Amino acid sequence: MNQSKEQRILNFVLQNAVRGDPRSVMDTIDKYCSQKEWAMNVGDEKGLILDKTVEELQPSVVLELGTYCGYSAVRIARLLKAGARLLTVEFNPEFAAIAKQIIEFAGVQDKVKILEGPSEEIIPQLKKKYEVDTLDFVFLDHWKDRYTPDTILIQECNLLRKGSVLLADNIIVPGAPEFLKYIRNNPRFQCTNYPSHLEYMKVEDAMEKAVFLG
Ligand SMILES: O=C(NCCc1nnc(-c2ccc3[nH]cnc3c2)[nH]1)c1cc(-c2ccc(F)cc2)cc(O)c1O
Ligand SMILES: [Mg+2]
Repeated sequence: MNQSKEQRILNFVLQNAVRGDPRSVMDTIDKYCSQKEWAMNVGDEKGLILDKTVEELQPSVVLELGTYCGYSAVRIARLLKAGARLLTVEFNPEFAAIAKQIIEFAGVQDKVKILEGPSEEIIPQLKKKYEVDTLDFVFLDHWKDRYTPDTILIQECNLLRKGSVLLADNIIVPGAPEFLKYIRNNPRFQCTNYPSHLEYMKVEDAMEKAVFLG
């Protein structure tokens, strides 16, 4: 059975990155995806915006929606302080299996928990099953038509507190126009747009940051 692209990315990491070194894992994935096969990792340019948001916030509890191969999970986890944790939601079991191996190879597995399943099922379980009180930071990078319903669901489940930050990828490509309308017209959020480029391409993209005002 021929390999998936995600399997080829994993193999390239296992053969070329340095075990226990998150930076080398990120650089190796970026090298493969810019030179060999494009893949939907947040990448290094938008990754820098993600880094700055995490460093500024110093979050204790992070939710990521859309693990994919685990590139952004490694990116986020490497910056988390001792005791802080990242819960990342992945719908596709093949992606989750690849991400688990990449997260472990990078050595950040103690900070990361992969939750397999649809976000609409997992978000309502965060308080009771995953012992979350409130989320300090949410990175939205899953199906773009899920950004709005899941942001509403997160609020309904009382998972945000004053100052919680949402950061959404792919505001331009593939685009999340409904989310943009929702979040920018919602008085409970203070929004900032970060123009950038689609990972590994000269195509314009952007990220949107939204601070919950309580
Ligand atoms: O679809 C994307 N990302 C989503 C993956 C995912 N990984 N996991 C999920 C999940 C996880 C829990 C869920 N619960 C319910 N749906 C769920 C979906 N979704 C995506 C696509 C592109 C892209 C750009 C230009 C193109 F020409 C083609 C593609 C770029 C990006 O940066 C992306 O992030
Ligand atoms: Mg993305």
